Amino acid sequence: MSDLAVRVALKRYDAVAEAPAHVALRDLALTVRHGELVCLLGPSGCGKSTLLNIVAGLDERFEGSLSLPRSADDRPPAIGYVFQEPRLLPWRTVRRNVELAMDPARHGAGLVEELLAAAGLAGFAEAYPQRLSLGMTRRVALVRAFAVEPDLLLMDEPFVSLDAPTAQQLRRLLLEIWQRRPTTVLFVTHDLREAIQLGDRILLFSPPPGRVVADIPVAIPRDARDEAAVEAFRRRLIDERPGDFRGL
Ligand SMILES: Nc1ncnc2c1ncn2[C@@H]1O[C@H](COP(=O)(O)OP(=O)(O)OP(=O)(O)O)[C@@H](O)[C@H]1O
Repeated sequence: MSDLAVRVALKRYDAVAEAPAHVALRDLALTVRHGELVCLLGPSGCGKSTLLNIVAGLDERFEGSLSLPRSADDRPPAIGYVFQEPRLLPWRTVRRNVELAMDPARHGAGLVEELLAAAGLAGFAEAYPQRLSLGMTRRVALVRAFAVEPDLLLMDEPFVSLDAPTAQQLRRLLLEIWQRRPTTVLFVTHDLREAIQLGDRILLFSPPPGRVVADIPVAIPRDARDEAAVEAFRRRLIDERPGDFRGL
């Protein structure tokens, strides 16, 4: 398996009608090693979603290069993408939402059952999204992303606007599934505590135009990342880099 490597010399949105042209990313470079969970942390508008769209192949209009993680059997890499909104199709059941991007030739029938059970959704496979709570719809979105057995998982603030306990449950669920089914993850957030709790490393974005200005290993063993340890690490980072984490 290979690493993810992205270099964006320039990503510019053209002027449209009254809106002027805008440089979203400039001189950005990052690498994520196979199996790493890396958090992209930065203020609103610094280009994090723009970068994820480039990595996902949804936006090819940039100057630079992109090298995606390759699978062992050299098929095109499978990418999972979890958006801020769960984006479930209301006319499909939970199971059929999860199966949406799966390849029947590659994915065994047991995978959906295994993932739904891990997410505490075993009894809801035949339910429609309108019956689910907001937290449950986010769990389905997480299951759907892992169901494609992604070589790369992109997550764009997937737990934003949830109450704190639900967001915390979802972070634990993400880590549980990721540890069971390891893959390379790029996780966007503007919450420093969340980045410390989840990341192997934190890549700090500059204000716009976005680029990576710091690469911070989270030097706390995963099984020791309780609230106190996360808070102590957060304080240390803020003390060491006053200014860099303002508003995060
Ligand atoms: N399609 C577009 N056309 C023009 N400008 C855009 C487009 N998409 C994003 N932008 C602009 O590019 C900049 C970066 O946007 P982006 O959504 O990537 O930032 P972000 O860091 O993900 O922000 P947030 O945390 O608020 O989601 C913003 O100023 C935004 O207005």
